[in-house]
Parts: sequence; structure tokens; C-alpha cells
Amino acid sequence: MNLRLNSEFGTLKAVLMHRPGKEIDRLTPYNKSMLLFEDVPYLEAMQREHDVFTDLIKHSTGATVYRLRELLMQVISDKVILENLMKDALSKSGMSHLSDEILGRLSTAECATALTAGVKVHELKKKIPNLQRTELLDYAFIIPPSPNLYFQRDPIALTPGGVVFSSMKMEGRKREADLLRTIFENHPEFKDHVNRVFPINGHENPASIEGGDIIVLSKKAVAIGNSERTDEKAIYHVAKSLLAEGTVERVYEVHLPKKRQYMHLDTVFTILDENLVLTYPDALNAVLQTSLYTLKEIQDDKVHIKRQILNESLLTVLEREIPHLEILHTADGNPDYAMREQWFDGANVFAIGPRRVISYNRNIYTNRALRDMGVEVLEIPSSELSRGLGGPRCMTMPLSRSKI
Ligand SMILES: NC(=O)NCCC[C@H](N)C(=O)O
Repeated sequence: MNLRLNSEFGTLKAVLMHRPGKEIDRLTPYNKSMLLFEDVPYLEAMQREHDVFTDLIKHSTGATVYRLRELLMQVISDKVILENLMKDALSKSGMSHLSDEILGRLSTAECATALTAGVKVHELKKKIPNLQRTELLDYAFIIPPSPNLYFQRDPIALTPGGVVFSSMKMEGRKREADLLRTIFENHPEFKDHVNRVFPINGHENPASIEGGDIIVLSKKAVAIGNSERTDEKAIYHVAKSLLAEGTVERVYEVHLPKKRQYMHLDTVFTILDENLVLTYPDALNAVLQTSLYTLKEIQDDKVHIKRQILNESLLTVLEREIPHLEILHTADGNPDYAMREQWFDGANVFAIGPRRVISYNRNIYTNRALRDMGVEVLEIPSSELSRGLGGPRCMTMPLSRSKI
């Protein structure tokens, strides 16, 4: 599988998803904000909604749906990989020294759960009865949970030039990128197809970037949101690496308001066809300052890029990149409904093919506007999935699409 994507709307052939699991049950009214949720979801209902979503993708496209948990289990059957992941997960609570003891008592499936849903002290005491660490509270996490894992769009991104492994901004999501990177760099199905664009050197990188901020405009152009989650430093490095690779010729940095409802660029607009974009009303006209990175020269193996501040709206930029551009506004531009539906990711539909999208059923005015425009809209239930504030695009990581 060639891990590069040239469009946002080519017919879907393979996608990575994560069915919400025990990590969701870790959310309480007290930790939900820190873990980036608006409410405490009802896990079983959430799983039912997610199953509808997955089945719909399979039946409407015939695409292969890869499951994060299965890939993780396959990868951690290698003891060294598991040890590294476990030590790293425990390091956040200063407990790496417990790694061998934990690994000696947990099955592979239990390890996968520990790495995604976290582990609490009282749970560990059941497995390791002589663990008497009085300084630790029974209900404290020894490994923190990753309840946002079902938003597979964010820990990794595929571009025309290769793979970006995110460096997540928020503490509650940092470990997701480590899991995904370990999977893609070690799983036999993927490891030989990863051309890593970011991070460039080693694991540690102080810059932050999340997949939801990366939108492929065409084979030659990529837009990256400078947002609540993604900073200028990361964009610079990704731009440099992409431009040096040579497929992409233009990288746009789009400044977004640093607000939760616009947390990533894909909360503001998505591309549904070669010339159709769905967007929150006026977002493209707003003063979203945009910079353009292009390649200056490569001399003695040193890559030099040029950054140009563009005094034009994102709309003008998109019109240049996407010939005959048509713009569709969420809720057909009605300000109240657009605002309500923006909160539940109205613009964040998932394109499974040209003018074919999967959308939350709750965004009724946006879905109506899409259908009026001739877009096929497949709806999924959204009472629980939406409590984490992310839509169908956020929940999917396309790995392969038909070429445009
Ligand atoms: N691409 C996206 O916009 N993803 C949604 C992520 C929601 C998650 N609760 C977060 O705050 O990171």
C-alpha cells in the first residue's frame, strides 16, 4: 500500500478507524474537560453508532476498514516493541520500573487495553497483590487513558509526499501519536511504505501538529492550519520536508482563531469533489492570514524554502488552487443553524467518493443543503459520538483512495 494521498475525495479504498472502547469509560465529570470532551458519553450507545458508521463505509464503498486495536495487537506481539511502549506509557507517572512486572502478568489483549484505556492503581493491585505503594491513590492512573483515540484523523496524516506523524499539543492526546507511529513503522503491511515527512529527527520534537489541520488541496498543494493545536514551527518543518521530497510544490499555512470550535482546519472546511468545498459561512472570507511556502533551492543537501505572506483571503487562495470552485455553506448559510451545526462539526463530513459524503444525522440543515447541491449524503447517528466534538472526517484516517 502506497501511503500517500493525492486528494480528499477519491473513492475510498482503505481506512483506519478505532471503535471506542474502555478508554471512554474513564471519562468523568471531573476529568472530561482535561481529556477534551464536552460530556460523559454512554459507551454502548457510542459503539453502536460507531458500528453503523463502519458498516456504512464498508457497504457503500467496499473499502477495507483497518481497526486500530487489531493492528496494535499484531505489533505488540513483538516483545521489544511492547516493552518500549509500556515503559514509555509508564514514564508519565514515573513508574517505568514496574514495566517488567506488569508485562509478566498481562496478556497481549490486556496490554493493548492498558496502552489505550490506561491503568489505575487498584486494577494493578489485583494483578500484582504485593504492590503496596501507599503513596499512590487507588483510583489514580498509573497509565493515563486515551479517550480521543476514535478521532483517528489527528495522530497521523497522509499527504502526496508521505506520512506526517503528529506531535499532539494536548497532554490528554500525546500518547496517541506514539501508538500510531509504532504501528506504521513496524506493522508488516505498512512499514515499507512509510516515507516519513515529520518528525524529521528522532522522537522528541517541541513543535506541535495534529492531522486534522492538514488538508490536501491537490497533488501539488497542501493547506495546514496554524491553530489551537498546530504551530508555525511544525508547519515550517513539514513544509520544508514536503517541498524537498518534490511532489508537493506549495504549502499554505492558514491562521485560524485559537478557539475550541475551530480546533483544526478540517472543522472549518472540507473538500467534497474536484471543485466543491463545504465550509462554515464566511470562514473563508474572514481574515485568515495565509502564508505560502515554496522551494527556493537545494544546495549541498541543504534545503532552502521561501515563505511569502499573502494578503488575501483563504477563499482567494482556494479559488487559485481549485479551478471552477463552488462553495457550499453549512446550514445553507443560516447563521443560527450554522452556528449550532458548527458545534457538532457540520463542515466535517467524510468524503467517501466525489460528491458522496458521510455526515452526522443531527446536522439536518447542512445535510439538506448538501443534497440540494446534488451531493449524496449518507447519515450516521450522532448522539454519543459527537460528545467528543469531532465529526466523521475526524474519526477516519483514509489510507488509500482511487487516483483522481
Ligand atoms: N480533526 C478534528 O477536529 N478532530 C476532533 C478532535 C476532538 C477531540 N476531542 C479533541 O479535542 O482533540
